[in-house]
Amino acid sequence: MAVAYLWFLLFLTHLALLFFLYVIVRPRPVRIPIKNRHVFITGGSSGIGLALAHRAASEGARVSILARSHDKLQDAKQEISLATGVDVATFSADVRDSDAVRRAAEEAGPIDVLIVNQGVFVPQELEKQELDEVRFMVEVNLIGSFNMIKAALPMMKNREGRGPGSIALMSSQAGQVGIYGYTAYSASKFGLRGLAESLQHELIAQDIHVSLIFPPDTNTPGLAEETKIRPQLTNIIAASSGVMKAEEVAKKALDGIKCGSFIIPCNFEGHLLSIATAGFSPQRSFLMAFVEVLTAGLIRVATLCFQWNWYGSIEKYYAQKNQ
Ligand SMILES: NC(=O)C1=CN([C@@H]2O[C@H](COP(=O)(O)OP(=O)(O)OC[C@H]3O[C@@H](n4cnc5c(N)ncnc54)[C@H](OP(=O)(O)O)[C@@H]3O)[C@@H](O)[C@H]2O)C=CC1
Ligand SMILES: CCCCCCCCCCCCCCCC(=O)[C@@H](N)CO
Repeated sequence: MAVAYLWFLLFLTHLALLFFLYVIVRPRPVRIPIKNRHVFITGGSSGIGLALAHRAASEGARVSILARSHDKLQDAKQEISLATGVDVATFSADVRDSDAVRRAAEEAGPIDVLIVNQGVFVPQELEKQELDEVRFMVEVNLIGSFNMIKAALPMMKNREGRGPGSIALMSSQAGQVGIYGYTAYSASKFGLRGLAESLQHELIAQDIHVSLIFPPDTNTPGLAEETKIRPQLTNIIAASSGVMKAEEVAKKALDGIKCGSFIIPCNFEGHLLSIATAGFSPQRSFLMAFVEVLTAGLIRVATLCFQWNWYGSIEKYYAQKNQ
């Protein structure tokens, strides 16, 4: 009898917590439609960006893509047109060139869903990496994202009658946890998180909703290049989260954008990683908030086990190397 009473009390406390979270989670849940809306994707000529452009087009969006290489843009345009019958607008610009990006955004017209996806990655231990390469990653991945958002915002605002808008940033699981060989890359992707958290505060009143996407290794032309030069320890640690197809990541990303999720994980490990690194980020879903609160301690134990395993690999690697 007493045991049954205790269980009931436990159940009630959880119910009360669930209700409390339901009442307080902010920002409020939102739905962001894709059909018949203008989706603008940077880095849309290859890999994850191309898969996103494909998907958005097949869901009935008006799609624009921006990247540097004119030829790759034309190939992407033709590929999407053949597969979906949608005519994608292309813009050739380097995100590091703020004037060029602004001209492209003006020409493209008001954007409903901006997906800032361009990114470069040159893995290397910092000691061996040239500062030029560090700068390259920070400038394309972080400053380039600032340039794109600044260029798109003036025409994204004043949304009356246009429905909610979205700005989604392509981070990486290496933007949630630092990893051997990714000092510069991780720094650029962690930077996006600060940008996104602050930007959501600033834009919520304008009905613009910010998302951060965190894919694991994803099969793309970019990853194929990266694999040629990636340090062995980076390979070992990144393998903790497996490899996804660009189409799978694009589906998760677009589904997350449509329900306005601030954090968008892409695979099972990604869900664990997102709970582990929930920190002070906004959470629109009271159910996810509930999971975060209840599992916080246990998930922390899991992260410490991962670190134990990773430091073990590093120790072993250097012991063998120094033999
Ligand atoms: N593949 C992976 O394993 C993972 C990737 N990511 C992230 O996903 C995003 C896409 O990666 P992925 O699809 O693999 O990359 P790809 O290398 O396959 O494609 C990158 C795209 O970005 C464009 N781009 C690169 N530099 C610039 C620039 N300076 N200005 C404008 N466009 C540029 C490229 O076109 P062009 O070269 O013609 O400019 C291309 O369209 C990146 O942000 C990456 O960090 C995250 C986790 C895992
Ligand atoms: C309880 C917690 C469990 C967590 C599991 C954690 C697994 C972390 C693995 C991180 C992999 C990072 C890959 C980066 C890919 C990338 O961005 C490059 N390919 C460049 O594009």
